[in-house]
Amino acid sequence: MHADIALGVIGGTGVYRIAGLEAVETHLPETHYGFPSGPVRVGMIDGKRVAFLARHGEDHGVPPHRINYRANLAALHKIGVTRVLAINTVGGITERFGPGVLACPDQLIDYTWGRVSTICEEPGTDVLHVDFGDPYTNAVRAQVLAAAQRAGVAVVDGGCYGATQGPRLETRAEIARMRRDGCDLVGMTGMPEAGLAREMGLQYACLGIVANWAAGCGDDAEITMADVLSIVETASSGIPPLLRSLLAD
Ligand SMILES: CSC[C@H]1O[C@H](OP(=O)(O)O)[C@H](O)[C@@H]1O
Ligand code: HPA
Repeated sequence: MHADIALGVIGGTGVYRIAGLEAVETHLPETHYGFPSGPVRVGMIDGKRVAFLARHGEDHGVPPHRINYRANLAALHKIGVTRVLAINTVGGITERFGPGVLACPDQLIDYTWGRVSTICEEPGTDVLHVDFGDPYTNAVRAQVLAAAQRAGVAVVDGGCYGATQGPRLETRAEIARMRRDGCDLVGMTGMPEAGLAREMGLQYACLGIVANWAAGCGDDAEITMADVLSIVETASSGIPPLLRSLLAD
């Protein structure tokens, strides 16, 4: 009989493993929605079981609009995960969210289209109207922020994540509109992931890694994947101590 899984981590762009998490089990569960993007690696961090799944696959083969978000979350759920920390690489729109910042947003706006965004698709399934006023689980946000503080890792509390369709980056006009709408961060995977997590009853919070200024914000530099990955590599050094602190709680 296994101990419970204390945390499920979904890694985004540039985060394909967690330093210090030595995987001892690998699961590739078939779910009601099909297979996840790749294997779920389960290992120990300071005596606690942690599951890790690379959202785009470990070789980053799945673009944001083609991710089977339902299968990813259902796979975590199936192996016993109840609390999820989603790591999302994002662009920064407003001043507090420059490259290198870690952030734990508290709101989001969904600009995606054409994605399967609910588990009540098939005839015969219950129609769900989940409360989504606070799209992230407040208790998990509080745990993440407290853990970061204890670990001495700077994490900005709050902010609004705007989820775009991608895979292309946004135009300056699109980002200007998102700023007017109240978005602080932009990424391509925050939805439907957060909404599905709520429908599945998973506790869920986002840790955003700001990799670049969004189009027309900050400097006017071209956004390149090489720069994004380099910033993510540096900024994600705060993640292992944050996780150890979160799991020690
Ligand atoms: C310029 S990188 C864009 C890519 O990175 C983000 O992925 P994730 O949210 O999984 O970390 C963004 O959503 C895009 O998929
Ligand atoms: O500027 C961006 N836009 C959308 N998604 C992103 N993920 C990292 N940076 C960005």
